[in-house]
Amino acid sequence: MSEPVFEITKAAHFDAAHYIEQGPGDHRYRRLHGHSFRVEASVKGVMQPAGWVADLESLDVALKAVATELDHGLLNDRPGLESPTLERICLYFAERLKPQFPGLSRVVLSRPTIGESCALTL
Ligand SMILES: Nc1nc2c(c(=O)[nH]1)N=C([C@H](O)[C@H](O)COP(=O)(O)OP(=O)(O)OP(=O)(O)O)CN2
Ligand SMILES: [Zn+2]
Repeated sequence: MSEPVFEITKAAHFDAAHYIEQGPGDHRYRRLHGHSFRVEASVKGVMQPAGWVADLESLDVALKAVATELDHGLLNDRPGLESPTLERICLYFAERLKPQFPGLSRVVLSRPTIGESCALTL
């Protein structure tokens, strides 16, 4: 039997404002507005000698550090988020987590209050 592969996941939350320059000039997307976001990051790998894929606390610290960068801010001001869709926010987190977690396998951005979600598979 090949070595079992696990996938661990940690979630964090943040609130932020944004606008998206899509649709007709008076479209509501273009108006400054805010959302509550939930972000999940998953790391896939085999069990290390410690008995885990990676320490979930280290994933928690790294994930919260990125979420805190965005919390209570204007997403459009962040590099790479000039058009801050869920898809682009997934890429934003993945770019910042991948160096520390080469086994990063999935990032999910959701807006729970309005039932929206986007998953990036790596
Ligand atoms: N594929 C995507 N489509 C849209 C995104 C996105 O990130 N990816 N984002 C938006 C806007 O952010 C929009 O504000 C999302 O909210 P919306 O669907 O408009 O829902 P409301 O906040 O208006 O709440 P309602 O329940 O619809 O009133 C749009 N599309
Ligand atoms: Zn929006």
